[in-house]
Amino acid sequence: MHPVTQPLKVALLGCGVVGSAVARQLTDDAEDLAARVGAPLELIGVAVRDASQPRPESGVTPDLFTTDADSLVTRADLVVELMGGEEPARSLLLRAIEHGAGVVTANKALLGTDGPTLYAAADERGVDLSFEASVAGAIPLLRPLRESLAGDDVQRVMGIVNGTTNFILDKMDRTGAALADVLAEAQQLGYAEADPTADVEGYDAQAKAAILASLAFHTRVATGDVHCEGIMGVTAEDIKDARKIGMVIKLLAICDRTPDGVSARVHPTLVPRSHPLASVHDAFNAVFLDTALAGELMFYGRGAGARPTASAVLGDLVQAARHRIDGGHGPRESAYAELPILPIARTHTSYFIRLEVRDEPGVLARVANSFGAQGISIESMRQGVRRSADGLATLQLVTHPAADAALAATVEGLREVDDVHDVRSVLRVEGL
Ligand SMILES: NC(=O)c1ccc[n+]([C@@H]2O[C@H](COP(=O)([O-])OP(=O)(O)OC[C@H]3O[C@@H](n4cnc5c(N)ncnc54)[C@H](O)[C@@H]3O)[C@@H](O)[C@H]2O)c1
Ligand SMILES: N[C@@H](CCO)C(=O)O
Ligand code: NA
Repeated sequence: MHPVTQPLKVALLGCGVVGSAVARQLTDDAEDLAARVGAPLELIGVAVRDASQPRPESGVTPDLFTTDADSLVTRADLVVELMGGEEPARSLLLRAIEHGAGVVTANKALLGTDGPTLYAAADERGVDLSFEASVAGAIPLLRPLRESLAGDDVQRVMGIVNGTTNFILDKMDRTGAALADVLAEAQQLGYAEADPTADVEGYDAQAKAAILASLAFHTRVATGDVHCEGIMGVTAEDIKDARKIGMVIKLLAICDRTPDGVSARVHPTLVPRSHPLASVHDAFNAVFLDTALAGELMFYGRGAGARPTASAVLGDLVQAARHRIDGGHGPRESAYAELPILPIARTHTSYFIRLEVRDEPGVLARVANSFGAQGISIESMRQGVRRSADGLATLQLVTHPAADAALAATVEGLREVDDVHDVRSVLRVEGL
């Protein structure tokens, strides 16, 4: 065991869901943490908006709450940022780094937009900047990418990185319910925020995809570089159709290293029920990596929630604390590859398309021609029963992989075909 040295001063910024759980664990597990670090971790202050509000769940004594985050960060050896949002989190982290503190954050929104600024500051001061909790919560994923796999070449990262939307889609799949009803339940259960926009519009997963792609491919990928479609357009009919063809719909973050550069996207995706991602239920997360040497790797666990997220934060904090004692620091930014970011138009995937067509001779051929004209090959086709009321029938097609631009042109073309009454749904398919 380490000889125990002087306490290390820890400042906590924010005492909400995650902050409270981190503070609680720092108190409850103080002896073990001290033994693992080689010095006690002394909480010297918790920055909050209202210092008079009691927060019994955090176990923090009232005298430690402060509204003066600016001065708190200048007194700490280690700063843990759990306020969220871009400002003042960004300024406070930069100020902490400038004063020589190692910093830990769970703030994907900030890292996705301004990671390089934080990296540069941490690099200049030679301190830790770690953010395991920012992607897939408790799951150790960023440290494996930054350290364990630093000698390998990652080719693909694909996974479920938003718990709220997985809960919603999973519930829709199991019960046949409409999205609006399940969203209300997710809010009642505390999975979705009162304003669930960042989850359901895919922005939360978009920022996480940017972080994952940057680390996986050693190149800068910002949130705005990631193509993003949320789940609001997914209907109970889509889920039912997917089920009929042995698939399930998941919101996936998919980052690919191709010979031409890097692509990163977030969108609702059909995956076969036999695919391991299909059996990720409730609010769980799961991420697959495909690498040159290791082959396939899978990471699974809780991507959200107070205690799971605190687990990742504390792991980072212990590591940064060890560096304060033993010297050194965690990995710097690795963005040497400087790869081009490919637009979504150049992505290749399979597609599921649902059309409403006139059920008459020759229609199938004309539909197939629209695909053929763009060089897209059809993998399977399924026709529903003709409705006597309007003489229309539903056609469900799955294509072989095709360029996004070619598919978009095909859909345009289909809308011009007289026999095609409506293009009801276009969804990407992975894992075939
Ligand atoms: N909740 C999760 O499951 C989860 C999982 C992974 C990552 N995260 C990330 O962790 C961070 C914190 O999330 P949370 O769920 O605990 O949020 P939260 O809203 O519960 O807590 C944030 C706290 O910070 C406080 N705060 C905000 N601005 C402040 C300021 N200027 N000064 C002082 N206090 C301020 C808020 O009042 C609030 O109490 C976010 O970056 C979030 O994205 C959360
Ligand atoms: N809102 C996020 C929290 C974890 O980042 C989710 O649902 O996964
Ligand atoms: Na994680």
